[in-house]
Amino acid sequence: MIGNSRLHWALFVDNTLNSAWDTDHLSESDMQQLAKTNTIPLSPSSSRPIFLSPNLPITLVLASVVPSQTKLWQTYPNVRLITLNNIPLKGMYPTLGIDRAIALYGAGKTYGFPILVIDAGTALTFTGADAHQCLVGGAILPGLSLQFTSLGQNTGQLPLLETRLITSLPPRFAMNTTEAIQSGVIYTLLAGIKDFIQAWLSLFPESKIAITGGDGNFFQNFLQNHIPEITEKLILEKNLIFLGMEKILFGNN
Ligand SMILES: Nc1ncnc2c1ncn2[C@@H]1O[C@H](COP(=O)(O)OP(=O)(O)OP(=O)(O)O)[C@@H](O)[C@H]1O
Ligand SMILES: CC(C)(CO)[C@@H](O)C(=O)NCCC(=O)O
Ligand SMILES: [K+]
Repeated sequence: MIGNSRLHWALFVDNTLNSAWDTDHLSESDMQQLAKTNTIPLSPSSSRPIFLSPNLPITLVLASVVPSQTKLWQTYPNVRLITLNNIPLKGMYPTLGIDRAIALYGAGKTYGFPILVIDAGTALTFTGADAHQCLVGGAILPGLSLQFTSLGQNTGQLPLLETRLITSLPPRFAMNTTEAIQSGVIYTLLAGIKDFIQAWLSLFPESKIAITGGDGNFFQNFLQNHIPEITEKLILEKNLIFLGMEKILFGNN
C-alpha cells in the first residue's frame, strides 16, 4: 500500500496475511535496483532486502494513493494494481481513495456492516458504509503530524513538534508554546473525532468503529478516556488495509 508518507508492506502466504512492515518511499534508482534483482525492501533503509525467488509465482499487489509512486512500481515484474473496480462496495464515487475503499471493505467484512473506519494517517479520514455494503460517505482532514507540520512550517515563531514525543495529554489551557500547540491540535482533533462518531452512531447505532493508520494507537488511547461510552464499539486494527486486500484477493471471510 503506497501511502502519502511511506510504503506499507505485507507478505501473504497461503492466501493469508503473514506479516506487515513499513518503509520509506523509494527513489527511482532504488526501484530499478529492486526490479532487477526481484527483491523487496524489508527495512526502511532497504538494507536487508528479502529475496523473492523467481521460481515461485510471487506477485506484487499494489494499491496506491500517490500516482507518481504508482508509476515507478509498474516497472516491477509481476505487478497487479488494485483499483476501485476490484472492491465489492456499492455507491463509490470515482475519485474515492483506494486506501479508504480497501480499509472500509476489510473492516465491514471483518466486523460486519454497517461500519465506520477512521484512518489516522497523513490525512485523517472517516469512511462509512451501511448494512448493504453501500458507501455512505465520509470526510478528509489534515492528520496529526500534518497539523503540526503546517504550523511549524508556515509561522515565524512556532516550533515543529514531533508526534512521537507526545505520550500524555497536555493541559487544556497551556502556559508554554509547545503545550499550547499540542492542546490546540489534539483536543480539537479529539472533539472532532468524537463528534463524527456520535453523528455516525445516531445514523447506525449498532455500528462498530474501526480505527487504523500510523496514529491509530495514539487516538485509540485518548478516545478511550475521552469517550468511555464508545470503548466497546471501538476496534484498533493496524492491518485493516491488508485484511481488506486479503478478502479482495483471496475471498477470505
Ligand atoms: N516512522 C514513521 N514515519 C512516518 N509517520 C509515522 C511513523 N511512525 C508513526 N507515524 C505516524 O503515522 C502518521 C502517518 O500515518 P500512515 O503511515 O498511516 O500514513 P500514510 O499511509 O503514509 O498516509 P495516508 O494513509 O494518509 O496516505 C503520521 O501522522 C505519524 O504521526
Ligand atoms: C484522503 C487520502 C489522502 C487518505 O490517504 C486518500 O484516500 C486520497 O487521496 N483520496 C482521494 C480523495 C477521496 O477519497 O475523496
Ligand atoms: K495532492
